Amino acid sequence: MIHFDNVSKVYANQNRPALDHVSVDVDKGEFVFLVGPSGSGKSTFLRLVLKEERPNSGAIHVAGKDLSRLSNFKVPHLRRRIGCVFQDFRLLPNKNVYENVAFALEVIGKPRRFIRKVVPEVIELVGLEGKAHRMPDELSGGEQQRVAMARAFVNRPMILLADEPTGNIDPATSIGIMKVLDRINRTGTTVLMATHDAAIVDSMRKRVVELEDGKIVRDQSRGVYGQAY
Ligand SMILES: Nc1ncnc2c1ncn2[C@@H]1O[C@H](COP(=O)(O)OP(=O)(O)OP(=O)(O)O)[C@@H](O)[C@H]1O
Repeated sequence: MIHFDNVSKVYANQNRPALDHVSVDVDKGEFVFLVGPSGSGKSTFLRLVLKEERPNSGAIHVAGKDLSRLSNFKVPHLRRRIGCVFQDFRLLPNKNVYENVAFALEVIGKPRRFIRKVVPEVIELVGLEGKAHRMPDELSGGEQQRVAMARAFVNRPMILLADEPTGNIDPATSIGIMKVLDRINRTGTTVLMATHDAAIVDSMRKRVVELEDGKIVRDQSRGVYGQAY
């Protein structure tokens, strides 16, 4: 589903590569934690999957597509098939829960009838039934992240990228967030999560890919977080 072959990325004005000859395969339906110290290249990896950045060398395939051959006008189509969740939720503050989730479908032109059917289903999947009419500022951080996950998942993406999704959430609430990510993963969506959250990684026992200075230094199935960063 995600295939990196000897990928290196050096940002302009940087002499050190953000990713240094990275090769990794993530299969359809896998759940992978991306760990490593700050600046080790985790976000760069996620940005390359979305084609927000281009590698300086190496090849990247996402869902069978060679990203170097994907023309610019096809990039939005790729991104539609990849849901994203971030540390800071990024909800639309003037839209309620329902509208935030529905908006993700409206912008890609889905019919109203379809939207009215699937949005409540996904709101229930993330555990927010009964809160569809709340505004983001009437929700806890954990609830806001559930809305963000519903919005990322409502279009049934092949891949869900999560960049520090529990970074702004207390440990008890984070467990609920991870249950939702696990539920999404069980529908067949490949989940790739960059994190510094050792407790979460240790409790889930999923595959762990560890980066250090842009290099993969560990790739372990049913892994743990490893040393403290
Ligand atoms: N847009 C950019 N321009 C220049 N350098 C960048 C840019 N984005 C990241 N970098 C550099 O690339 C390296 C990897 O950064 P990246 O954000 O991928 O790390 P990270 O592992 O996600 O870190 P964190 O855990 O702090 O989010 C760092 O040295 C960083 O300073």
